[in-house]
Amino acid sequence: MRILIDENIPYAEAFFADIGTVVRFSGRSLQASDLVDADVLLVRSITKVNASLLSQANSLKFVGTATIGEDHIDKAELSKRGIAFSSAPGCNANSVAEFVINALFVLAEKYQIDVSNKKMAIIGLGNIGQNLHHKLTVLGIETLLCDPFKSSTPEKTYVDFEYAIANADIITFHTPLTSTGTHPTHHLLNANNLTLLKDNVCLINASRGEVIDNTALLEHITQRSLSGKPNIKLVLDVWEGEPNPLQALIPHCDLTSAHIAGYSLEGKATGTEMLYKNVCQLLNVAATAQLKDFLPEAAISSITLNKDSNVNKHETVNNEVSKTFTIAPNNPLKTLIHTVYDVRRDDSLFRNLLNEHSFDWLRKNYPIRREWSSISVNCQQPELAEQLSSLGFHIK
Ligand SMILES: NC(=O)C1=CN([C@@H]2O[C@H](COP(=O)(O)OP(=O)(O)OC[C@H]3O[C@@H](n4cnc5c(N)ncnc54)[C@H](O)[C@@H]3O)[C@@H](O)[C@H]2O)C=CC1
Ligand SMILES: O=C(O)C(=O)[C@H](O)COP(=O)(O)O
Repeated sequence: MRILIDENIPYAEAFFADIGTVVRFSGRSLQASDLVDADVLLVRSITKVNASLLSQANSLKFVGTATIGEDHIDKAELSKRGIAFSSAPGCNANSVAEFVINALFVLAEKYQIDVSNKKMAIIGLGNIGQNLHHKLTVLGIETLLCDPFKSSTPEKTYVDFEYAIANADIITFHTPLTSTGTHPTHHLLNANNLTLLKDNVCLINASRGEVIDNTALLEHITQRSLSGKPNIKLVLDVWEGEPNPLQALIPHCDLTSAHIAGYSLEGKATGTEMLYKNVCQLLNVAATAQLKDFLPEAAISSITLNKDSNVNKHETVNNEVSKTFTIAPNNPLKTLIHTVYDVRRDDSLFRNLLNEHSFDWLRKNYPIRREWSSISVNCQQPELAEQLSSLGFHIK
């Protein structure tokens, strides 16, 4: 059994060595001829699996992508050739949701935004959007939910896209990239509707670059600046035309990164495990390997929050009670989250290394990043402990 696996899929040998011979490849240079005699092909988002790539596949039984997005896969072509397919739905949803909260805390601190009285629109309420919605609810942040494929219930109200972007203080995108159907997302945010955004809006894109028309966004930012309006607070993890982002847009961003929102070790490794289980099922072999046996302990695995740390503490400065920010610089939750991982690290790497190296290099050499669940927190305050537990931390 010949198993071709992208070089950036972690733990591939640990999972697949017992099933067959693992052959690694570089995602952008895979050729049709490499697929001769291959039985299984496991890719990431940079490999376009289409008729051309599959043209010499003579024994391929399964194609898997260790990602949530499937826009790089021609599923109709696979089905025509009788090749089974699966993605890894939800594998890195928690990673992306943690990334968004991380970025939000940076913006809140930088601009002293009291997020407790702001509305955050989530565009796309699938695995990521729902996970994020849960975390924001735990944090007490009001949300506007937009997903035309979901219907409102007494507990959950959905709003349309234009309402969401016109009324939200923070907007975050979590849709797939689609260009057909009733609600295509290609250039969902574009020159026609950018004008609806609030003056002080924060915009986050960790879905696909093409969901926002990047040229129109740049033009809009330039126009805003000319008319004396405040800048958009901008977080871009994904870019139109990757791996070649629109360079002129970078200086206008508060936080930049190279499509790594989903790159926690847990997120990537769960993708491998999901594909492993699917391959085992297809081949009718027992799936004996388990991720929990490989995942290392985090570099910092235990932390103590002292008794007097208080999320909503009022500080007295010069006999005046200072303004209370939910995400104040001394907020233990913010400190904790930025101890596990700080999105500003990836912003620095992106700005400093993009020209010297490349977008793909930054992704390939991504430093290990762990999720909140990798840390045990010793917390003496029951209310905060409960909040941390609901966010995914382990409480001692
Ligand atoms: N930056 C990164 O590292 C990562 C990016 N992604 C991207 O995030 C996307 C979302 O991931 P999941 O939540 O797991 O996918 P999902 O398939 O679970 O959810 C997507 C949701 O978007 C909704 N949707 C579709 N068209 C829409 C529209 N026009 N307006 C509003 N909502 C719409 C769908 O109904 C669905 O509920 C992926 O397709 C992928 O492109 C995913 C993982 C990592
Ligand atoms: O899961 C997805 O969808 C993503 O966007 C992945 O996190 C992207 O990772 P790569 O496959 O591009 O390495």
